[in-house]
Amino acid sequence: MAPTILWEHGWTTGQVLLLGVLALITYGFHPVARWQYRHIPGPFGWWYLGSLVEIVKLGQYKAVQNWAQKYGPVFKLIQGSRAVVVVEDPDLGRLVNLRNSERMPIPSVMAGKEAEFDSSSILTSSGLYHRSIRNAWQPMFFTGSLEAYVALMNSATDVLLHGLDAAAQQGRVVDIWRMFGEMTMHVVGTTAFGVELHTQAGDVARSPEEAELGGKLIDAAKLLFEGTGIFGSIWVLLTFLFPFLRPLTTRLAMAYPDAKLRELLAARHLMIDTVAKLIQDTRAQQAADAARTGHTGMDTSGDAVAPGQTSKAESAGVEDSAQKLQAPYTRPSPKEAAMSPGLAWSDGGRLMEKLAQSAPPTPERPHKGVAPGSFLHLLMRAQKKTDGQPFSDLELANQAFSFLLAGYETTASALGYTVYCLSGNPDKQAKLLREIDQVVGSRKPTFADLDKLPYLDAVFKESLRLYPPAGVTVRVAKEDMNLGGYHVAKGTWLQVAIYSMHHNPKYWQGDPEAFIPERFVEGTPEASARQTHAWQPFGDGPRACIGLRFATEEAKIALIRIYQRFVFELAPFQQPLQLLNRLTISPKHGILVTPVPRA
Ligand code: HEM
Repeated sequence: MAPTILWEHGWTTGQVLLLGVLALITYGFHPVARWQYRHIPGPFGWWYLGSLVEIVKLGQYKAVQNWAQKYGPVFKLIQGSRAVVVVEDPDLGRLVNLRNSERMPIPSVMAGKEAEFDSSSILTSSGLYHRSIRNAWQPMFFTGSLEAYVALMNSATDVLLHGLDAAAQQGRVVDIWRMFGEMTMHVVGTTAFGVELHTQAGDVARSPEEAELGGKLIDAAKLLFEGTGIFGSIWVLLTFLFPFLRPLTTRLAMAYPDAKLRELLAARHLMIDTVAKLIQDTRAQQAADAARTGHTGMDTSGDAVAPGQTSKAESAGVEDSAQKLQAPYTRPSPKEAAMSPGLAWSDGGRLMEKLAQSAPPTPERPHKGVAPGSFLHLLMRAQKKTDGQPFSDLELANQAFSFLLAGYETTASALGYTVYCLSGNPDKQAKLLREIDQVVGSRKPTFADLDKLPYLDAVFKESLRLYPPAGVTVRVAKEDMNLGGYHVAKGTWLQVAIYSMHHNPKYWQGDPEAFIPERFVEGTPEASARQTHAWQPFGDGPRACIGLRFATEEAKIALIRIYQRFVFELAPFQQPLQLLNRLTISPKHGILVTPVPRA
């Protein structure tokens, strides 16, 4: 339109083209973002790339720490075409996290069904819809539920110990981070699906089907962590740097996905298909029960049905509904199916089916589908606040997917970092061993034990301080705010610099790089010097980590059990630990240790 007007006013094609090129060059300097936030200091940012160069070179956690040292507790970055205001101050961080309940979006090129799937995630949704999801999740983290997970967490640790035993006997070096990853996947997978998922390599109880599914789920989760956002597909990077091209790049991305995007989609679909299969089995089972008995304990939406009543399932005539309900996600087009040769997207459903066939019924899980008490079972019975309706299958699939993603790598990394810190600090390790020996001895820990180990609590917190798996929390300003004297407009993208705050000598007495669990032991001088709110590994406010207690319980049980039996020698050349900052901060080359049996 605009160029036509120019032509009408006598401009030549050459002049219009020159104007276009000049506009593109100017746009690359982010004039709007710079002008709007000119009062806030921060790195100038490269042409088009903004602050990305430093983030890619150093990792976001380190780049943000460097900038905080240079510009102070409030500064701005240029990310994509937008400015992001970063705070590195405990009180301002709290203000940002408490006041704002919407997260900054993760760069993505997903469209259509894929975008619809993403929009139902607890991690990325907002407003009332997010609150209804969070409410539905909440009972999984009530004290009674947490107490019930102790048995599973102990049995998952049994398998880990088995693997460590074998390595100790052979004097073998193991990547304990990877082993923790398999263990946490075992725990979150089993909790989410209500099907015991034997994802750990050394598990003698696992069948070939479980080995295959477990291995693929872990590979898929790893790919999702490493490939989501700008570090994944080139299409995502292009959309991020040139947001005005978004309608074009998203379409091209879906039509011509590059290898990274294909991997990412395959990983997503593997997980989605696994969940879809479970839901499908559950619905089919419920429909079969309904046909046999005249009524069920639950209708197809998962609602309880009183004896003698007709369930919604029956009245809707949904006996054959399972196939139809799942069709959008279990039937890839031939093109889609061909996109992912490594991780075929129907593998999840296929492997789940094989698993169901190979596993005999048990009292806890008398037939195929979602087991009572599992996360999926809970959600199938929940209603959304937005419309009072049950969650759709797509929404349910996303919840299980998000549960796996949020709960798998974070906890594995936290555990790995704790072993790393203790191995490098034998005096602190000795103190922990004494506490474990005195309070728990050689038996399996109970839920009640977990509150009686203050030094273990401190060790875990201090490891999370030095190595927080999430380097920043992100928000969108709900209204105009004053941050440390700087005016920030509604809609501004905000970040709280957790890693940097955790390492700032202003907030931590003595050397902030030193591992000193006493900072978290009440009554010690180190603890009294601690700045409240400077420790934020689980975020804060309405979007704080919902799995905090679950993760802490799981980690403490695993730590008690492994330190009852072993100490660990760090393989050489790992200090300082190299980190990789993608979606989370993880150890770049794993954590390599030799387990040494305790005397
Ligand atoms: C040590 C392990 C973990 C760490 C360090 C961690 C850290 C975090 C952080 C920093 C956030 C963002 C908070 C914010 O924006 O204020 C978060 C959100 C979340 N975490 Fe965790 N997490 C861990 C384990 C878990 C586990 C085990 C689960 C589930 C089983 C889980 C589920 C979630 C969910 C669902 C959210 C999004 C909450 C929302 O947006 O309402 N996390 N986590």
